[in-house]
Amino acid sequence: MRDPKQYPTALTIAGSDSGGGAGMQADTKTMQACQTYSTNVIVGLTAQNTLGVQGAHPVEPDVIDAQFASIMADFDVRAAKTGALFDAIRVQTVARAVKKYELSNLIVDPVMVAKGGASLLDDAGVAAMKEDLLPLALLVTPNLPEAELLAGMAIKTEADMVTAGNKIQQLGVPNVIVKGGHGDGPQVKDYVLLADQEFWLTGERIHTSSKHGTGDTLSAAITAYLAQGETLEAAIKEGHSYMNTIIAHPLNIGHGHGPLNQGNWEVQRNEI
Ligand SMILES: Nc1ncnc2c1ncn2[C@@H]1O[C@H](COP(=O)(O)OP(=O)(O)O)[C@@H](O)[C@H]1O
Ligand SMILES: Cc1ncc(COP(=O)(O)OP(=O)(O)O)c(N)n1
Repeated sequence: MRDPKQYPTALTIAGSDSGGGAGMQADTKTMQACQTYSTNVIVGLTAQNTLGVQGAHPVEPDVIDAQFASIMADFDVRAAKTGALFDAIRVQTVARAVKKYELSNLIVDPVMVAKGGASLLDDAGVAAMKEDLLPLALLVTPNLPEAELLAGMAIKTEADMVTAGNKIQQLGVPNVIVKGGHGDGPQVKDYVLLADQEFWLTGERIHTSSKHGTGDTLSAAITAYLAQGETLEAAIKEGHSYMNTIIAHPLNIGHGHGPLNQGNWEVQRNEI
């Protein structure tokens, strides 16, 4: 157990989910559970619950700038992650801030579509992400549909995941995880392509309707461990282990895609 006085600070740059399951709420809960303090730049508000996204309201770029300025004036941000960025203007606003504040430990979770099907990044936003944000990132963590869009190819097999990971790396981001949650079969396999090695992370596929926010949660956990000074490889493996644990202990909340239980995970782990 880390002494809370020793918690490092991380930053999440994301949308708010009023239902509390994904977005900055998932990030903040995850970072706290992984013993890292979370600051937040809110890029947009969603009216959202477990049934879907009822409204999306991006925040003005000057308000995004102001949040960065407040955070960077006070906190020693060791690692950061992005989530829903909505459109090209917000992607570029975030990219400018990443450069200005020299945020080198940056994880991009290229959130495009919520589980219920609502778009959280428009087409121009995808182009801006490829052009302006990915070359600034240390790691990008697409799910299968996001990897298909970023790589410009269909993904049907594990070999396709490898090819897509390599194509995404060529966009200028040195490390890539192609997440396999949207596949099928008894195991979930995530393909990890690092600058100097590649490997697969495998977990039992849990059959549950409580999977809202899984991508946010994985990337936030990796960010938290990076902020603590772990190597990228160790942070990814610890983040994956955290994810495997909490997805096996679902909550029973809402009437649709239910949230994960990011908290109390040491207790959950000991129950496995
Ligand atoms: N049913 C599942 N059982 C176990 N792990 C899962 C399951 N679904 C997703 N995961 C894990 O959760 C993480 C997020 O994966 P994924 O669902 O593909 O991303 P996203 O939420 O961005 O769509 C990955 O590490 C993946 O292996
Ligand atoms: C505000 C907001 N941000 C991100 C998401 C999508 O999060 P993700 O972790 O990809 O989870 P799913 O929605 O796919 O379960 C969101 N819905 N809202």
